[in-house]
Amino acid sequence: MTSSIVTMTNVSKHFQRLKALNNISLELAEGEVLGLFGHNGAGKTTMMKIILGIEKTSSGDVSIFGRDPQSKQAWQDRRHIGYLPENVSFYDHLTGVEVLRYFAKLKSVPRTQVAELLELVGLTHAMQRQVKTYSKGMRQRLGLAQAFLGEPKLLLLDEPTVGLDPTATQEFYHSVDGLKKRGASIILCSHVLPGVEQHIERAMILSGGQAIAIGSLAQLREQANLPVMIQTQGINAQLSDDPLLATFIKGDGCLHVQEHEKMRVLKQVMEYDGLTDVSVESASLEQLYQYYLSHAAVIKGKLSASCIQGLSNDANVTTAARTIKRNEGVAS
Ligand SMILES: Nc1ncnc2c1ncn2[C@@H]1O[C@H](COP(=O)(O)OP(=O)(O)OP(=O)(O)O)[C@@H](O)[C@H]1O
Repeated sequence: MTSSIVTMTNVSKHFQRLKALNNISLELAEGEVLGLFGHNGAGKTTMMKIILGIEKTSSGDVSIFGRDPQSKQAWQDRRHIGYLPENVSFYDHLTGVEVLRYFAKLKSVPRTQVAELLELVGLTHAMQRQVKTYSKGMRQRLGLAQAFLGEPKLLLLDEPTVGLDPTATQEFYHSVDGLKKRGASIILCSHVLPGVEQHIERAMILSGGQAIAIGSLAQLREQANLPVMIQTQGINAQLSDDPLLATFIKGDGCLHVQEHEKMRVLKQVMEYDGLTDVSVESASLEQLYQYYLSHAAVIKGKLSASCIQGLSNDANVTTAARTIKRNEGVAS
């Protein structure tokens, strides 16, 4: 059985009258990567700070490695935690290698790791240069090296790919996969959704401090009931004459099919000799994110009734509405 590295139970955080987090519950298992998504001000950084013990909860319980992160004993656990803050800043007059040595000392990590990590993030060539001469991407890479120090068991990464070029982004995810394989638990918070989904086990979507969705992408897809898109090549002219397939054609020329009808439709498509290619695409993380956010807004009455009528599938709206209402019921 996998043990929980992070446990949050009905956690709320208020800043005066502002509810930054409202009844958040989470169990993060060993070796699990959670994607934490949400609009600006949704509460993502606050949640990370609570896990780190930087912020106190207003109510609810938090336990990291089985301990309250605010407790005196929690300092011992901090060397097992890596944190990349959203806005990474360093002592600018120090060189890259000096910065990492400094953090290595703070974390009681052997100095030998410093060179390895600088190599990993592609900064070996610039390690003797003062950080004030670094580009934004180089600072971000140094921030990642700092977060990876000491082979952390828990990594909290706030917007880790901001400022990274495509190659560095790919290398970053490669490192994340490597740490995960070695058992690290990771919370990865990002506004850049494309490319994230194959690296996370579960996603939590925050809106206005509430968790409006949590689950694996398969679970979120099932719950949202968004259509699968089937695109065919070579038989497009025949699709509209087919009594079954014609009912699924939408304006983009693709077949929009609910998951449970996918196989029936695919079998029918395969009957055509002229078929030269077929692609099947499930809802992306970005589409799921948009779906849950817009439905949360519907429930909160931020969208007009006419907007609700304009949504393609009333059954979906109802399902999501029930789900979100249920979540809010737990939260209230
Ligand atoms: N120390 C603080 N004092 C007062 N309000 C705060 C404080 N920290 C955060 N907040 C408020 O709490 C809410 C959540 O902020 P948080 O930084 O957690 O959002 P976020 O999801 O990380 O946003 P972003 O994507 O913009 O970084 C915001 O309304 C923010 O203004």
